[in-house]
Amino acid sequence: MSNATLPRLAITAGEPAGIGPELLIRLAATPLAANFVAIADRHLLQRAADRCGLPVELIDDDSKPVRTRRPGELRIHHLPLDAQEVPGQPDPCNARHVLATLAEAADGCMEGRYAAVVTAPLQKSSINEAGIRFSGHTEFFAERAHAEVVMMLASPELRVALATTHLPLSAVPAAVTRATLERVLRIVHRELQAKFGFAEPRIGVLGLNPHAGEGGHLGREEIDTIVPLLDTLRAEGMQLVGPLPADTAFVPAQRERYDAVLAMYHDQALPVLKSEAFDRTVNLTLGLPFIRTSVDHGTALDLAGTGRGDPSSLIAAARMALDLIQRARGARGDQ
Ligand SMILES: NC(=O)C1=CN([C@@H]2O[C@H](COP(=O)(O)OP(=O)(O)OC[C@H]3O[C@@H](n4cnc5c(N)ncnc54)[C@H](O)[C@@H]3O)[C@@H](O)[C@H]2O)C=CC1
Ligand SMILES: NCC(=O)COP(=O)(O)O
Repeated sequence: MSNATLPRLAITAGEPAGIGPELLIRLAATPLAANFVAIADRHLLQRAADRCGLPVELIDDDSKPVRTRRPGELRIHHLPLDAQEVPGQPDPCNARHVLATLAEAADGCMEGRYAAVVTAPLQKSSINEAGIRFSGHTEFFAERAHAEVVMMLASPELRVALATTHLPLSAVPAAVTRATLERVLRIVHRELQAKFGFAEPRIGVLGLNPHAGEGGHLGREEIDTIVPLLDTLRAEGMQLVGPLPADTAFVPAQRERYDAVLAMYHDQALPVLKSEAFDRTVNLTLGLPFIRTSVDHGTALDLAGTGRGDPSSLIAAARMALDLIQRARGARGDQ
């Protein structure tokens, strides 16, 4: 048996009334070699375990190194709910609790108390209904860490980064600026090297408009913004393919040309990933000073409380966090 300490993964439970707490219990039931530290309300997790019919051993986290973990064993950094959850019915009274779990996870990663954070889904609308402007974990962690970040969703077969994330479709064209695209492409390029091991990453860049603008007849963003930027970055040595028409960018022959795709907006590429690999896709944040992975789905309020939510994406997110920790340790020359 190895004498090494298990990596401490902070796991946030997300929306208390969603499927997150139940998925967290299912994650803890796996034999994955990690010290899972749930940042959540202890009683919420016990109720979730009861609903799933899974035995769980909740242990107060004392920050001590852990060398083995039995399936079902879960350490807890207890943060109390403000209102007891009703599955399927998010309560804005718990918005501050949810944000406190994210803050503890981010601060703990930056202070070296956790090796990474894995997040279960939260209900963005409920936080906004509490009067707190909130668009997602990605933006919250970026602000907390004072970092410029990019959202990427990755399955074993496809990686997709997003130039814009949580904004209305009507606001997308104005947000697709040269400065934004350059910042995003530089982060994606750097992180494909650091996190995925591509020495010279090839990035496929989607157009914004149908047929990538059809030579200017279906929109000018490609001609005015995207092509000149790609030319500049290619001159620096970046391998960039595109702008590609989004409707055919994901066919097998095109996929062979790139290691990741940059999509211009959320729904341009995520349906491709979710329809072919819903259970294997992980959301990760590029550019943070710590490792953050997450599920590819939302709170599934229709399933909350039934114990029937599929934990595959959360388990894949934990596995990816462990792989990224391993890679980072290797790069630093740690044992
Ligand atoms: N990482 C996060 O915190 C994310 C949060 N959300 C938030 O979740 C909330 C609900 O979003 P929706 O668009 O309704 O998407 P959703 O992913 O919650 O649900 C869409 C459909 O997929 C099903 N589904 C989702 N996850 C599942 C799982 N693990 N197992 C089985 N079925 C599953 C649901 O039952 C539902 O029928 C919103 O507030 C959204 O902002 C959405 C995506 C990611
Ligand atoms: N569709 C991805 C999503 O909504 C998750 O966003 P985030 O909360 O991880 O920023």
